[in-house]
Amino acid sequence: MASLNRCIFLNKTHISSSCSPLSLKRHSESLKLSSVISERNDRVLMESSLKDSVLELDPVSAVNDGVLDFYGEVMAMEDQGVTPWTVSVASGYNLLRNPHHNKGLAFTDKERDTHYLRGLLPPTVISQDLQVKKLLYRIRQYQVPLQKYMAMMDLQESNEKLFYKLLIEHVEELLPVVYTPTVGEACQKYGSIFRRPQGLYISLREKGKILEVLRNWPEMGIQVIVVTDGERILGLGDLGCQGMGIPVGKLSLYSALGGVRPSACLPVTIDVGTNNDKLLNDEFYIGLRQKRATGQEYKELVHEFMAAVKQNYGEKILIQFEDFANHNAFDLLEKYGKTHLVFNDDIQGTASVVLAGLIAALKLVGGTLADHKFLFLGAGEAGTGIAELIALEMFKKMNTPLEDARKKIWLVDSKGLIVSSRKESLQHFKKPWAHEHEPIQDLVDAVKDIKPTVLIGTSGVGRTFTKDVVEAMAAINKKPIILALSNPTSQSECTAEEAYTWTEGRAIFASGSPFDPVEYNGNVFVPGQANNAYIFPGFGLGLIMSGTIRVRDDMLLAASEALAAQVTQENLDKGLIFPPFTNIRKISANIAAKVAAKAYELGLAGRLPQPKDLVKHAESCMYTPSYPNYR
Ligand SMILES: NC(=O)C1=CN([C@@H]2O[C@H](COP(=O)(O)OP(=O)(O)OC[C@H]3O[C@@H](n4cnc5c(N)ncnc54)[C@H](OP(=O)(O)O)[C@@H]3O)[C@@H](O)[C@H]2O)C=CC1
Ligand SMILES: CC(=O)C(=O)O
Ligand SMILES: [Mg+2]
Repeated sequence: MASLNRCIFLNKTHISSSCSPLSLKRHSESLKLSSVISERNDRVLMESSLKDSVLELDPVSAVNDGVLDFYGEVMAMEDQGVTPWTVSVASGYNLLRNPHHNKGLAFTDKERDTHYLRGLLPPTVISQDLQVKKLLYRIRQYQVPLQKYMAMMDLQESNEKLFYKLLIEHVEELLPVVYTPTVGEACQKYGSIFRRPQGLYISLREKGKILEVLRNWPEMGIQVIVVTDGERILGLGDLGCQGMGIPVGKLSLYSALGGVRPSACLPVTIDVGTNNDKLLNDEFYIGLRQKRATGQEYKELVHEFMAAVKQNYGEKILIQFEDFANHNAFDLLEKYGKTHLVFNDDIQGTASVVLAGLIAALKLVGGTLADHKFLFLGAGEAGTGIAELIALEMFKKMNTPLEDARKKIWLVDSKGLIVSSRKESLQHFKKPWAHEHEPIQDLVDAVKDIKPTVLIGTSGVGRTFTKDVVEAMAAINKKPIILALSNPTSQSECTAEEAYTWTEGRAIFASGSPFDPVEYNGNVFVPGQANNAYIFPGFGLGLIMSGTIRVRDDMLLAASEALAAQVTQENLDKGLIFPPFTNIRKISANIAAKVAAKAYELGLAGRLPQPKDLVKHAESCMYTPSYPNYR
């Protein structure tokens, strides 16, 4: 009976266990009883439960011809309460199912002996490199992008280190799988492909208890939260609670591209309902079935969340707002920028990446930023965010007065060119761009009239850079810069092929979602990807490693310059204004270093003293997904 005391059991009222000698041996060393499987609670239990852990065992209950109902599988009914007691021991079967520690077939013979894995794995032992090769082979077998996405998510949930090694080593191939465009389709179908929660869901039902909800998350050392309310998911509109795919995807890039530890990342979706009737009528929809809460109700929930985050994780927690609709995004950034370390990826990250591309492009087209004229289709978060940062760069670097700098930038929204006669009715973030001009309805007329050197699509509407528009750009410019930033691919303002063909191969083109190289007139054109994924991982790393408590525009400018500096002559010769993603960890380290340096310069960094070599320091902070050896 003494040894039986160390055996597992589920519910004293109901289930008991018998223990094999093997399980007795295994569990006798480190068994703890726990009501949850989380590591945090493991730690809490380590401290508190030893004294409680030896609970009295019920007599072994034999049901149905002597079959032992160990997990309540036979006897538990829907109307019977069963406490989900579980054992959390990172060995044996549990070790194989723990994504943070699992190594699959890479467990060595010694590890298999020490950690009770004998027989749980087939005899072969393979390297992590071979596992990567095998996984890549398997993923390539899938023809449907969503299947690839699901295979990657399964891997992330079964073997985290292998997931990251695969993603890092094959980033160009797998970024479109875990990120745009496939993540867009995943969000649209999130309800039907949902298997396990990958982040925290904070809905109106959690009002008043958000702090408790945060404490349900198994990790304590959170450093970055990416949060969405699902209202503007890429260019796909309101996907409600199913927007969760976006924070999950963005945070996997934080780890893969920026080296922030996965356990320090927390994806959050705030669910205040959705105005998407298709989802509300979808039986597989996973969110609240109600129209979106707005006004005070919305604000209060978000405010409770922001306060709880700071209370739980402290002043240095980075909160990245992602894919909020613009009627909330600007206000949230303005409000919480004063009290929290917040960053809006769509407004600020996008601005920083596009500015970097433009700085690099100047080497191809000549002149300074102030010598160019910019026209945007789309005057929301991305459009006005980019516009503002371009103007700021002109002001800071060329001493162009901000008002004059803004006059070089024109925006078109769904009602046409933004001009002063519309000023009264414009949303506040559009007002600085309401210049004196006759109203113009169509983009093509705006191109012909304004004569921009740079055309930027941030409308969220696909195929809006028509042949006429692109040809008009080509008629005005020797090398027209055309950036079709809207995601996913279906919403891109034009395709790479269209951009190159309609400009007779003269366009400098980049898009938000990737396009394959294009052959035109015997030449191969490699389109670049203008996506905030170049910026936010390194930007976030820079904030974290310097212990910064507020984001400043100067940090965004520093990130742009760091990214632009990574564009080589070889890249430019191919018409690329962004470096390839293959070097992204090096790029992120450089961005992080420049952002951190700016934070130190501005006196906003909390980690003192400042490291001498910030690039090396950034690299040394970065998560690497190699397997450790288990003693
Ligand atoms: N590549 C990247 O890194 C990023 C890409 N994006 C993409 O940019 C797109 C827009 O995002 P965001 O700025 O946040 O969205 P917003 O909703 O804030 O802005 C969209 C803007 O486009 C305008 N618009 C909509 N339809 C048309 C149309 N038919 N003609 C002209 N203008 C139109 C809207 O006009 P109105 O104001 O009149 O409604 C609005 O000004 C999305 O597809 C998103 O995926 C966003 C962030 C980063
Ligand atoms: C890339 C991104 O953040 C977006 O499309 O919203
Ligand atoms: Mg976004």
